[in-house]
Amino acid sequence: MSTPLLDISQLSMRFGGLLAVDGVEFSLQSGEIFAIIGPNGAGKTTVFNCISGFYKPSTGRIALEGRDIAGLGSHTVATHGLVRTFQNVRLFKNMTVLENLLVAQHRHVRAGFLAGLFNTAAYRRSEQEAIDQAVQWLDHMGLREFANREAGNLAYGHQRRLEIARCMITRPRVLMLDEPAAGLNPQEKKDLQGLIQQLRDQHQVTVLLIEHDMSLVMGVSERILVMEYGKPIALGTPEAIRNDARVIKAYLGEE
Ligand SMILES: Nc1ncnc2c1ncn2[C@@H]1O[C@H](COP(=O)(O)OP(=O)(O)OP(=O)(O)O)[C@@H](O)[C@H]1O
Repeated sequence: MSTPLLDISQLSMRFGGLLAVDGVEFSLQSGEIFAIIGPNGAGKTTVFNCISGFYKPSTGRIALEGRDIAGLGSHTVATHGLVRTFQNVRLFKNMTVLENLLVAQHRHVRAGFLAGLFNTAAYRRSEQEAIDQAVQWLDHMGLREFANREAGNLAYGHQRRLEIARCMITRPRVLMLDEPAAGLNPQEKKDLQGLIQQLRDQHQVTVLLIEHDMSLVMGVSERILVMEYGKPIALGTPEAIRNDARVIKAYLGEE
């Protein structure tokens, strides 16, 4: 197997007396779709927060293409190509849909502050490129007709798609989705599965997701890590996870 794109080893996170994450290890191959599941409070979101730079782990190594990114902070981690969505959608709700995608690109716009101040040709060109990119992603996500609407006024399912577009427009290596199916109706969940596969196939992004919806998890993931009480208890294909006695007892048995 080739060198993993993302390699997590001996990850632990302590909150006072609580060991919320305890010795989690897994690695992602480039282009893989990988899910983390487990009962409420198992530590999934805490793992996400450590990987995406929101928390500095108590111990452990998080290597992206061999470089340790643990504790670097979310903005720096994003510049290294690892971006995420949130359990509760986070958008600039008072900005339009299009503006949300323009803001997301600011670090990609090549012309600098002075060029902007003097409205140079280079600045106008890079601004136009950013608009073109945004429109392409709106088309891709079926959101073009809402371009000038305030993001906060979109239907929930559309807000979720916009949040994914806002991540994708930065051309990430790793896209982390925190419960992307939460609040979606059955048709939207089905569409989401197709979208995740399409993003991987057409944009070569590696996908790491946390999800409670078993049909989405089993349908889209190539490998699954199961956590319970902060610890990894199983890692394998959907088929292996479905038949793992410990997993059935810890998690699927609850359903
Ligand atoms: N910032 C924090 N400070 C203190 N305790 C925390 C903090 N964040 C999470 N915890 C605790 O760590 C444990 C793991 O929480 P976490 O949110 O990671 O679980 P989860 O698997 O994502 O759960 P869910 O599926 O409900 O989102 C829980 O007991 C939680 O109360």
